[in-house]
Amino acid sequence: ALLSNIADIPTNVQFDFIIVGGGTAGNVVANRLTENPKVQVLVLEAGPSDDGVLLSQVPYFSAELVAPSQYEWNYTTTTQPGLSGRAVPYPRGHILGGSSSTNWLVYTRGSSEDYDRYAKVTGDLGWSWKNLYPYFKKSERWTAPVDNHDTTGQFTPSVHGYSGEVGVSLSGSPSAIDSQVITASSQLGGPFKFNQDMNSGNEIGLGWVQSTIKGGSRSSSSTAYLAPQFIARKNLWVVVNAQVSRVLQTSRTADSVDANADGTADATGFVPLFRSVEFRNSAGGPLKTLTATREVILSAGAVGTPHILLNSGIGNSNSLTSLGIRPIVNLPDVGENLSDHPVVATAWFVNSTDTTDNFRRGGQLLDDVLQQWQTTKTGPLVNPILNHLGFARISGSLAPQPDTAAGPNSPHYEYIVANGGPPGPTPPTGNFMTMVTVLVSPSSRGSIKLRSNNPFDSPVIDPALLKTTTDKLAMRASLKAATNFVTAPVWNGYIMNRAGAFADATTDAKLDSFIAANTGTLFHPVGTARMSPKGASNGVTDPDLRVKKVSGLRIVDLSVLPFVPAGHTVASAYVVGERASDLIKFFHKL
Ligand SMILES: Cc1cc2nc3c(=O)[nH]c(=O)nc-3n(C[C@H](O)[C@H](O)[C@H](O)COP(=O)(O)OP(=O)(O)OC[C@H]3O[C@@H](n4cnc5c(N)ncnc54)[C@H](O)[C@@H]3O)c2cc1C
Repeated sequence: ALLSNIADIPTNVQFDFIIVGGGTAGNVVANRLTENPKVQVLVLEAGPSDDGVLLSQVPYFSAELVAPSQYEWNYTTTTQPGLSGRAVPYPRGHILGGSSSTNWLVYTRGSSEDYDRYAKVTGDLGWSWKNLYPYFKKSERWTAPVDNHDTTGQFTPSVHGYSGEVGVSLSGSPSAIDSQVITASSQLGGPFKFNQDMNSGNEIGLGWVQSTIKGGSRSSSSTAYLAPQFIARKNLWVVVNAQVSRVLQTSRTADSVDANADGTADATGFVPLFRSVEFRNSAGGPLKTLTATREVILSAGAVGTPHILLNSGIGNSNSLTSLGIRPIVNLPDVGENLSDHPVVATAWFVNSTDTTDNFRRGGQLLDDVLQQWQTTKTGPLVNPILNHLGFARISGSLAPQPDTAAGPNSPHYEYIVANGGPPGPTPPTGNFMTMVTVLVSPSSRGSIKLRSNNPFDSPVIDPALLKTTTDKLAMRASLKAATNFVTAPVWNGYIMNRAGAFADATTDAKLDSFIAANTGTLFHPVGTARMSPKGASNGVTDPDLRVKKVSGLRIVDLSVLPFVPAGHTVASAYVVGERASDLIKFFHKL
């Protein structure tokens, strides 16, 4: 059932699992655990339902949801030294489906070496590419694009899953520059050489974007894993508008003793048991407490999960004490090691009127394409905001030393090509081509910290964008290399002058200033509750995602990844959810 009021949570049900956060990974676990009708699951999601939210459904509108609204946590970072002291918006989905309901739809799995590195640093081969590959397929439902165009050569069928939950599709409406982009790729080669399917584990090269789109609409962890046939399950309760403040230590009864706890026992032979959650209606009101009989699963994301842990006294004991919070478990890595992708957009005027800028300016053209989407689910709004992207390595003397990428076949940067101006307000006149550059293997590390001992205060978010000199230099090298794309002969007579502030960025020093003034986040934070080997004193969870030094508490979201994958992160969130579901079923013999 889907409940919109915490007062409606049934009082006569013993929940085996309470999942905190009905986001990308949380809903995967909710779905998989309730496949067994004997298992009772409660999901507590702070945001509202995604039902009927047009900006979430229409693929081309996906970039609009970063604006402050009820569907957003509306966070801002600390002032960023790497961005000339600016504080930048830090979007996170506050809606059922979490960031998979508000994201920009790009589906990339990253490099196989990203996952092999997780296996290496956790000492658990279960996190290797080879062992996760079946889970990528399990979560995916490859779907034909709505225009049913011939997709031969645009993707590799054997790499995909066809009977999973999340719809993944190529774009369903051609973009006017599609053929030039492919020609430019063959004319230039090198970092732009064609890659038929970057989701094979070998992601280097330029290819056609694959997006979490099905039938011309967004496919999210809510529309997929909580689809009507799943939310109808008698053993699944999903509550929206329910904000969790803390997990609480649960008093032990004979049947609650977790004999398999992996932690340090206290004098009584036990580790602290955390199977209770404290929450309230998101708009305010009295606190409620509920206890799970098996586990509490934190799936509140890379910002929300460490925030809840710290509020609960699980974190760096000294810092907690200084804020007036009673420390219960000393895990200094909670909230640390935040790793995210810095992004900068560049644009050129083009000698064309066939770009998305026209309908983006609103008016009749926008009304027309929206009506087309609403009546037939066709037209330009079925597409994400880009049609092509690619990944490449920085070569030669400019390459980061030591290498920040996960391995020799993993990229340092990503470039995105779009037939129109960058996300954000469209200038009143002109037609554009955009290239976005992303540093996908950064060395900078940031943090999530508490602002006060009020659990409903927003956390202090420092993503450390371009903090290190290595990252600043790598971003400059990446931007230069990516924007070489416009030098392909095919663009002669098409691409005109640089647009906006990028027009003045003609020297290295000016490029650096342009980057500092215009870089933001690509919204991919991970690592704030990172996994480490069983028994290791650092890290926050073991490779089975159980929180160290406690029992009853697991983390299933992207905060567990020790490094950010070199790609957009939603596919990784689905795969973490799928693997975690099997780990939990195995642990509890379900
Ligand atoms: C604007 C934006 C654009 C993006 N674009 C892309 C893209 O194009 N492609 C891509 O692959 N990735 C993209 N990402 C990243 C990707 O969507 C995320 O990495 C991924 O969805 C994270 O999954 P998660 O399960 O870790 O967290 P989330 O999906 O964020 O889920 C966390 C959930 O927990 C809830 N929550 C948090 N705190 C509490 C609390 N105290 N109580 C109750 N509930 C709580 C949140 O409301 C949310 O629903 C984007 C992200 C954003 C924000």
